[in-house]
Amino acid sequence: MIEDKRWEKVYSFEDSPFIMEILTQLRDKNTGSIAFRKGLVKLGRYMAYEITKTMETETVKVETPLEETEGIIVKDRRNVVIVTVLRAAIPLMEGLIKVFEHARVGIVSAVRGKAPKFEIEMDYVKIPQIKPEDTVIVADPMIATGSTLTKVLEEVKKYGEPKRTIIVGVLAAPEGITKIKSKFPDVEIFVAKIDRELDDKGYILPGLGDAGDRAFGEPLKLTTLPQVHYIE
Ligand SMILES: O=P(O)(O)OC[C@H]1O[C@H](OP(=O)(O)OP(=O)(O)O)[C@H](O)[C@@H]1O
Ligand SMILES: O=c1cc[nH]c(=O)[nH]1
Ligand SMILES: [Mg+2]
Repeated sequence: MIEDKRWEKVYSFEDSPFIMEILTQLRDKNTGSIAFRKGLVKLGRYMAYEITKTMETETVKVETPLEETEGIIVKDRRNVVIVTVLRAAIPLMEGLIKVFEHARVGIVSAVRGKAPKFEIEMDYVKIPQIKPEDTVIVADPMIATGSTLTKVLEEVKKYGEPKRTIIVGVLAAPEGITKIKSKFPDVEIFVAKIDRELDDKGYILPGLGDAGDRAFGEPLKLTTLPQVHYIE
């Protein structure tokens, strides 16, 4: 992993060829939703594995069938809260939880409104109590304007003060990272790659498109259908 010198505690995995290959497949417009979801699960798993390298470990004694020796446990792995931001983080969380299998899980919904305000609607929030020994991992594949994660982090703060708060994503735009960092300087950000910029609709360039739609299909907006009248 590489620390990006533009901010503090912001890391990408551009030095990992395998993570970059999975990202390349996610970017490809010809990748369908099955492979897209699988790619997100894989990224969650491999990024989680990389993040364990930054976690506190403890030396333990272990008895092999032949003799006693020393081993380690990754202590912090046992105290993880994963906060999943609907929809697109669902497959990412599935990957993260393969490494952080003890994790307690919070789920929040966040719908981003249109440019230029990008107001966030957050109707559903279920987050467990956060304890001082916890590492909170907020999972959301896309950090675009940063509006969603800023709102999510404001909410998460109400549930307790953890040891560390980490964002795990796939792609980030510099604008989004700067926004989050200006409000939450101590938050650590781990993404596969930091992309160039945002377009005027708030999409990341070159990006991968709409992560939620690519993973799950485009939702139907009922307001665009003709009104149905029921007669009693
Ligand atoms: O940094 P921001 O500008 O706030 O944008 C990022 C958000 O946009 C996407 O969610 P979206 O609102 O499209 O919901 P979805 O996952 O249900 O598609 C993505 O998963 C992030 O949550
Ligand atoms: O590029 C983007 C920006 C926001 N949300 C996405 O899914 N993709
Ligand atoms: Mg979306």
